[in-house]
Amino acid sequence: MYTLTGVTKNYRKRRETIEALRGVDLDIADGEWLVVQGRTGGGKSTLLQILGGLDRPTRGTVTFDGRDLTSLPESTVTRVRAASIGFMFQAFNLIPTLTAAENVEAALVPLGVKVEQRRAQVAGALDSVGLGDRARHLPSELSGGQQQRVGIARALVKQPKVLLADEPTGNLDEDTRDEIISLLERLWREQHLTLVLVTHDTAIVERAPRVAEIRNGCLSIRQDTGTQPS
Ligand SMILES: Nc1ncnc2c1ncn2[C@@H]1O[C@H](COP(=O)(O)OP(=O)(O)OP(=O)(O)O)[C@@H](O)[C@H]1O
Repeated sequence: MYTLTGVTKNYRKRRETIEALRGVDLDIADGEWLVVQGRTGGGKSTLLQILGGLDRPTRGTVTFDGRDLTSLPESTVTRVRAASIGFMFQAFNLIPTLTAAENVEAALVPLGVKVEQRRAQVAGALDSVGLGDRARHLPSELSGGQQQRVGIARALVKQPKVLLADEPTGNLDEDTRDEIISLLERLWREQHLTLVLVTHDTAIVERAPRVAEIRNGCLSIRQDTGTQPS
């Protein structure tokens, strides 16, 4: 799925250069569940942005499904991202004026999916996260856990190959957090997703088959049980 070779990312801030990633080498297999952890400022979000094609490394290559994202034109990367990569965020990032169904549907619009098929896919995605009866609710009419379920449905409605999640349980209480992790684990198995999850949450780290740690921009694998979805 992914091969990262010598990925370095520098940010310029006035005269200073911040080395957010320093020569990261990493393979992520199809259907793998990888957790990335590490102290604040270590480079986790930068890595996720590069995996998602939202940013480009200063040096190094990022191969996704055999294509080098670092050398493709921006318009092609945008197409790859829209079709194959789903994102989840700590703050849910739902559009407050749209209903749950409309928020999920928004992920299909750039793909040119016809209205009727869109509606059917949205209904299926909301059902799969247990929110079939909340389709017409606005985000403000949903609990935090329900909003994150909408976030999952929005990320997965287009049936992406990979789901990239940045602290997806960071805004949730303990019980809700466990529900969301179990839901993600079920969808990962059922949909043969590749899941890359940035988190400080020890409950997620304990359940993940493979755990990487980033310190000062350097990545190392801390745990690898070799478990794949059954
Ligand atoms: N756009 C930017 N411009 C300048 N520096 C940046 C930018 N984005 C990130 N950085 C710096 O790069 C380093 C890595 O940041 P990153 O957000 O990847 O860390 P993180 O591990 O995700 O941190 P956190 O756990 O706090 O979210 C930090 O030192 C940060 O200040």
